[in-house]
Amino acid sequence: MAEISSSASQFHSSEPELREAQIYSNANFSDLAVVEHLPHAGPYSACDDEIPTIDYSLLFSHNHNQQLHALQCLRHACHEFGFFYLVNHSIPNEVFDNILKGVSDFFNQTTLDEKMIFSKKSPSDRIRWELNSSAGENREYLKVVAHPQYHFPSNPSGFSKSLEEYEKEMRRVVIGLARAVSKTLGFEEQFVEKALKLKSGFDVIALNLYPPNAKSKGAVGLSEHTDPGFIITLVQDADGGFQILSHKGKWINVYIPHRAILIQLGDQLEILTNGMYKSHVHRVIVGNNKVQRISVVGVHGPPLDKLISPSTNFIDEEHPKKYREMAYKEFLELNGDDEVDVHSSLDQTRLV
Ligand SMILES: O=C(O)CCC(=O)C(=O)O
Ligand SMILES: [Fe+2]
Repeated sequence: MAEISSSASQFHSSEPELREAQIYSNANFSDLAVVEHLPHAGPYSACDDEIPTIDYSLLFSHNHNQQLHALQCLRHACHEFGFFYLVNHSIPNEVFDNILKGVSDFFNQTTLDEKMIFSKKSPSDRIRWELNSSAGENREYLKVVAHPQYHFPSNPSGFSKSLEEYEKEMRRVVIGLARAVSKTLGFEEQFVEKALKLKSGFDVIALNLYPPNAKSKGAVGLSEHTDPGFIITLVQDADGGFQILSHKGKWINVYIPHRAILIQLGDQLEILTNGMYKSHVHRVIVGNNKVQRISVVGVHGPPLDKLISPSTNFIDEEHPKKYREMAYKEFLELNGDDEVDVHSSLDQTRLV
C-alpha cells in the first residue's frame, strides 16, 4: 500500500435507589407516549454535522483501486474525525437482533435480586451491574469481560449464547479494522495487532439502558469521557442523545444508520500513534428521549499486562513523545476504578 503512505511521519500534520431499578427497567414505556420533556438545556445542545461512513467490505476488495480508495477514506475518518459509521461489515442481522433482544430481556425481565448478584463485590469482578440515577448519570448497565475469557449471566435463557456470538463476530470485524488501520498508517497489516497484542486482548462489553426523560434525574445519561482500548464499537436500538465532541470542538449528534456500527478510536490507539489518531470525548444526553434506549458497547483493548507507549515511528524532532508508557491494567486502575469499569486515564499519561 505504498500509495497510501510511505511513512507514518508524513501524517503528523496533524447509590442509586434500588427501587428505581424496577421503575427504570420494568415500566411500560408505551404509557409514556405523551410526556412533558425536561427542558433540553443549552449546554447540551449539539449540531448535525456529517459523520463519515466506511464500507468495511471495500477495505478488503480484490479490486486494487477500490481498496485503495476505501483505505484513503478510512485514513481521513481516523485522522480528521476519530469516529465513523461502519457498514457492510457482514455481521448477520440476527446477531444484532438477538443481542438487542437479550439485553432488553435482561434489563426488563430479570428481577432486582437477580441483577444484584452482579453488583460490585470485588475489584476483580468480571461481571458488574449498576444503576445510576442522579444528576450526573442516568443509566443502568451490565458490563461483562468477554475476552480472553468469556463471562456471562445465566439469565435470561439464551442471552449468554447471543452475547458470545456477538463478541465473536465483533472481534472478527475489530481485527479486520486493525489490519486496515495499520495500512492507513503506512505499515504492514499486522502492525496494530502486534503493537497492541490484540489476539490476547482484554475486551469488555457494556450493555447500557437509558431511561426516558420522564424517569431520569436530569438531562445527562452518561457524562463526558473518552474510552480506553484500540477501538470502541457501538450498536443501539434507537437514536437518543449520543453526542461526540469533534476535532473542531463542536458537539455532534450521532444518528447511527440501521445495522451500522459506530466505531470510535480508543485511547491506546491515540497513545500508540503519539496523538495522530485521536480518541474523542463523547456523552449521552437523555433530556429529549421519550422512550428508553439500549446500547451495546464493545471496548476492545490490549492485554492487561501490555505496556503501551507511542511507537518510535511517530516520534521525531517535530513530534516529541506525547504520552508516557503504562500497562493497560495501570491505565484502567489509575483513578481508583476497576478493570471491568474500563475507564480512561488518558490525561494522566500526557507528557505535553
Ligand atoms: O450508550 C452509549 O450510547 C454510549 C456509552 C458509552 O460511551 C460507554 O459505555 O462508554
Ligand atoms: Fe464511551
